[in-house]
Amino acid sequence: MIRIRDLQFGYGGRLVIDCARMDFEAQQVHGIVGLNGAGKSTLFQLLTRYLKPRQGAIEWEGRNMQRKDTGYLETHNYFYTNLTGNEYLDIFPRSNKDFQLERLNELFQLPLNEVTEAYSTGMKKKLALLAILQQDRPVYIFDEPFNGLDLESGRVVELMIAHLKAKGKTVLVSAHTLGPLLQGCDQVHLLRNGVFAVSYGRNEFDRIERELFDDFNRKAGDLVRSGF
Ligand SMILES: Nc1ncnc2c1ncn2[C@@H]1O[C@H](COP(=O)(O)OP(=O)(O)OP(=O)(O)O)[C@@H](O)[C@H]1O
Repeated sequence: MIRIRDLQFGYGGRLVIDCARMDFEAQQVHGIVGLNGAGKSTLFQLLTRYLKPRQGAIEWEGRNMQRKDTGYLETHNYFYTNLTGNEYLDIFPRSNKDFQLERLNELFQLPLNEVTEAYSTGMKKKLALLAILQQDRPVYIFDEPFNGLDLESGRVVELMIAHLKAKGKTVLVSAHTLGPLLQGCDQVHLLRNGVFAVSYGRNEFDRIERELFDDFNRKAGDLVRSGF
């Protein structure tokens, strides 16, 4: 289990994460949703120890969570533009014994012998994803993995998340559209201004859209009716 207690983080004087208590059950897929700026990426950077909290504890299976516990797909990845895709993958340990690069790349169709400078945004995302998947970690954190991917590749990511769960991994994933999350998650957690507001189990997913968008839909409806 990932256990968060009294976690606070801020930029300057502004508190961005304020999480008194949150548990992410192990071997489950957890979706994190929230508006732009809600704190999803900041939370992930705290979990992966890229950021240091102002206070609080993050534990994995009863001990302090460490960076090596997680495979982390960032929203934006960094590439040395003059490295080929294969050379980029060589930077990372290949500790996942099940990893089958050639078969995965039959689906992703990346030109792995070409320099990454020639890759599109979606191709870079797929390459970064391969680099994460080739590493064996107990926890995988995917920040907006579907952004920039074509429909087929998005489907591959959904399948990979299901496969990681079947292998007993714990997965946290954020997205800007609910579809892929509702498909693959065991629970969806709503982050609002750095605070976990509500968690939904699979049998409550039909409530999410209604509760997330009711107020917004009403305002948007009023606006459309009055013209803009
Ligand atoms: N380096 C930074 N310096 C100052 N403020 C920051 C910095 N990074 C993020 N923030 C602020 O922290 C808050 C949370 O940002 P974060 O990127 O975690 O949100 P998010 O939920 O991932 O948003 P999005 O859905 O747009 O990716 C926002 O108000 C943002 O402006």
